[in-house]
Amino acid sequence: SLDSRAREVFATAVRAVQPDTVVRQSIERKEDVITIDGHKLRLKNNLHLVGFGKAVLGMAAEAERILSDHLVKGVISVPHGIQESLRQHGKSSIEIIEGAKHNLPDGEAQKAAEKIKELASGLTEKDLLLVLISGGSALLPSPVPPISLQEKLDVTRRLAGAGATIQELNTVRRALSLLKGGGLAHFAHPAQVVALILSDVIGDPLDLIASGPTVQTEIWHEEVLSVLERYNLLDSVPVSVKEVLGKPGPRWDKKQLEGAQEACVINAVIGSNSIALTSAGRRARELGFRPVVLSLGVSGDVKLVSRLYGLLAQFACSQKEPPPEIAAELLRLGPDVGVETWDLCRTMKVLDESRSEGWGATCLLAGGEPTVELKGKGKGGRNQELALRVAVELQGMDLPPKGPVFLSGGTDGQDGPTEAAGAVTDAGLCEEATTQGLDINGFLDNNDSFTFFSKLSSGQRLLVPGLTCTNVMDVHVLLIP
Ligand SMILES: Nc1ncnc2c1ncn2[C@@H]1O[C@H](COP(=O)(O)OP(=O)(O)OP(=O)(O)O)[C@@H](O)[C@H]1O
Ligand SMILES: O=C(O)[C@H](O)CO
Repeated sequence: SLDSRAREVFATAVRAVQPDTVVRQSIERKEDVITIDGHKLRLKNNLHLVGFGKAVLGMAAEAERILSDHLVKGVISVPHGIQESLRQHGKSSIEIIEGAKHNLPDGEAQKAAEKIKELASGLTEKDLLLVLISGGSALLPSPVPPISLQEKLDVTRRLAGAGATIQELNTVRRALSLLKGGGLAHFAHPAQVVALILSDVIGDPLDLIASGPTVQTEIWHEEVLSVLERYNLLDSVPVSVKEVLGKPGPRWDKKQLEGAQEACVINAVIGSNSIALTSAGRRARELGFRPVVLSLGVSGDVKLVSRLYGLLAQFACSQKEPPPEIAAELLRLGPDVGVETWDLCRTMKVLDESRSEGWGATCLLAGGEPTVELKGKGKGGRNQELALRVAVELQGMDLPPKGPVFLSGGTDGQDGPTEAAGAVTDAGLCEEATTQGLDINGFLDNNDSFTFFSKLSSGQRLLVPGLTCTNVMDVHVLLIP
């Protein structure tokens, strides 16, 4: 069925960015020489390892499998409750610290950050520091004194609550941290630093993923203050934060700064949404679809994003030339949902060809991270809410009986605070819900998409891969028969 093929395409996307796979592909070892991103590095029992983020446990296990004979010591900071799975790998030189409950920095994460800083600070020019990153700002808190952890947490939580983007959030985090914005690389100087990065930010910006601990970044205090001002937080931030932001000059002392200038750092993105979608596209082709990637940067409110997919489905499924109003609305919508005009035009051209030249079925793929305006108290996530809203958009459109089918899933396997990664929907969903006495609008108003999908047909439309141990944002699949 289309449903199972959509799930298969999603599973392939997730498989392509499994932490062990991406680490294996990124490290080429010949005896005592490793090649990473084109750089040759010699191992002399001088390898140290640190890491932080959701996927780091699997990345570390694979790095240790490949390099254990040269590995001296390691410390990784990982989310609570995911350690069980590494136990099977046997003896390890890597210390694992679980922290950041609910993705918020806490004492445990701070302890991990302190140990990582200590490990990095003790390295010499003979050493090699492998840094494994998959997001993880919350797992590496190291507030600039005199800011306390609680004060830093308070600022980031209020910013996130006010709707700040990850770019804005991490711009502020960088300025208040000793390890972010290149800090970790500074402390590791004069060692050679190699960071392997699994990207969870649109566009893979090195300085923002996990707030760029290995990317030397100039901190502009005016920029940070303007973010705080934008969210009306400037007057209420703690005195310590004002003090740090009021102080011109670098966050490190002079000696550390000299090192920073010469820091020897290689940053390599080894897994991303783009890699996941490329693999998904290949699988879609095997399953009989013509793949087309719409965009890697879908963002904005799920209401607008669902409209985008509804219009694209309508455009693709028109019997004759689609009315020009559809293309016009799509182009108007583009900037609000992070999709470039060029990408929309390219995609519409492919859909046009599929219809007029009989190319057959199409698999439209996209990635990114839309947002939900939380108003209700229900249980749900942005992927499930998007999938539900797309079904509402498709309702009543003049569509072929079997399709299109839409899937939205978080590649980490967890959509918001729910057990599902997302859901699979189609135009028939609304009737199905009505027959089962479920009022879609009621669930949507209460942000209760998980409860809705759990009740609908015994949860058959939910996408439940379990925790996938990786994270490259969300994947959207629209199958057009
Ligand atoms: N009831 C709900 N309905 C819809 N969305 C929700 C609900 N509760 C939380 N969310 C959304 O879930 C997101 C947080 O969940 P999650 O932990 O999956 O995301 P994240 O940490 O931003 O992403 P990542 O998957 O990159 O770690 C937020 O975008 C929030 O708005
Ligand atoms: O931890 C973070 O900063 C986010 O996941 C982005 O990388």
